[in-house]
Amino acid sequence: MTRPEPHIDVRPITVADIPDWIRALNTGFLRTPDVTETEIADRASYIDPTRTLAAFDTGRCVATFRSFAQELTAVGGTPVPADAISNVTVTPTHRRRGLLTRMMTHDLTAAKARGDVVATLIAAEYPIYGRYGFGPATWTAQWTIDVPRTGLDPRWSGPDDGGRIDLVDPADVRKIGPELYERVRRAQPGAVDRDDRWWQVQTGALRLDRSPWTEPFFAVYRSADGHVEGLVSYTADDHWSDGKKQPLNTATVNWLNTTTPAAERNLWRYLCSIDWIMTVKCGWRAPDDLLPFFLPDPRAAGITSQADWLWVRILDVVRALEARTYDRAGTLVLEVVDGAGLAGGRFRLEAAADGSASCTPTTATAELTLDIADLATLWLGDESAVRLAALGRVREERAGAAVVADALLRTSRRPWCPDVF
Ligand SMILES: CC(=O)SCCNC(=O)CCNC(=O)[C@H](O)C(C)(C)COP(=O)(O)OP(=O)(O)OC[C@H]1O[C@@H](n2cnc3c(N)ncnc32)[C@H](O)[C@@H]1OP(=O)(O)O
Repeated sequence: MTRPEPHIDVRPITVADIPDWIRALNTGFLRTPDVTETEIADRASYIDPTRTLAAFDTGRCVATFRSFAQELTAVGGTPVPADAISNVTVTPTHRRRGLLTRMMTHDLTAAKARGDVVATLIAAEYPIYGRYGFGPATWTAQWTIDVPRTGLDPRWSGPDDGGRIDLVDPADVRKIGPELYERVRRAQPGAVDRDDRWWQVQTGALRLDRSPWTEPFFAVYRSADGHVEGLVSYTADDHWSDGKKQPLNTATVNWLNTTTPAAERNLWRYLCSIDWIMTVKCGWRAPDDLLPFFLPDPRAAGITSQADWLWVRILDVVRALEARTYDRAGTLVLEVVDGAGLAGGRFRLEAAADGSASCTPTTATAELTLDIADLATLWLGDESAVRLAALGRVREERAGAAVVADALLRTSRRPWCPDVF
């Protein structure tokens, strides 16, 4: 049960606190708590102490929390400023005393004051963040491909559409990857930006103590006119049946990012064509990924996991709803309930035929009442208001309002966040 403990100091850290903060972070994530000089130098190079929170009890760091500036792509491709939250831990001796609530309140209040449109995070466990106004806004799925079952022609030796696939080295990935991914994420609702450090870690230019570096293979797909349209990072194991009779190797995709279905099809085809590879593990994909349907027998790709992924907390309803596009014209009056008092109110959403919308505070009668967390779940277009009404999570004040909400908010493809942060 939560009890107030004013003697526990919750505050932004100073540079001198970084080693203690890392030790508490490791403890909260059940990693060995030891802290190396390399880790201190690495963390100090990118964390912003003013946005890195900690709780201290009699001088010992017992909770951690960090946020950073991020861009999240809204439906239609406009990036909105997001308060990305990560590294949330409370030491087991201090759990359920309200420390997360204190750190979250501090951070969300600052994000609202800064003008961020949303806050984002990847939730370790489902029950943690709904109480703070976060709703699951994108989902993810993992497939495992049984290569011999795919029905693909084993004689394939490369793209048959004029494009080509080449293996490239880490330095090449640092050159072509960031520009490719900028195009990917701007076309993908739910995607977030990647910084330079992300590419350095993924290509071994920056090596972390806790994740020993194994160089993956990188393959790039270029279209017939020479444009880079896709890049995949994957590893392979070395596994054979008894007596070396048959190779049973598995290729594991770290990430595969493409700007066209042709690149997507050819890179999956390539992975399924590598001699010795009998299984392809596809990594974290969109829940409606095209992957199974690139295979003559889609049943060769079995879903091995499916889960909520990016959680969103709307901090500014007007800017969030005006940032995205709409497939049809329509009007809806929403009563948005926000227990934390950060973003609630009654709003009139008016979508125009050109895809733009205006959202204005109103005193008109509400047609749909919903919590700020459920608005986040609907905002990126993934969930259905009709389904949430059936679950009792949104309330129709006018019959049929949930159907109107679906017509306005739902999208033909599901949103997807390719990254974890
Ligand atoms: C974005 C990320 O970094 S995700 C990583 C999150 N971190 C972890 O999972 C590491 C292990 N867990 C922890 O460190 C902690 O348990 C935390 C951070 C999840 C929660 O911290 P606490 O300080 O215990 O949370 P706090 O006391 O503020 O709890 C607030 C409320 O949430 C509830 N709650 C907190 N964590 C959980 C949970 N894992 N499951 C269910 N309910 C929870 C509490 O019971 C409390 O409910 P109440 O208001 O009805 O009393």
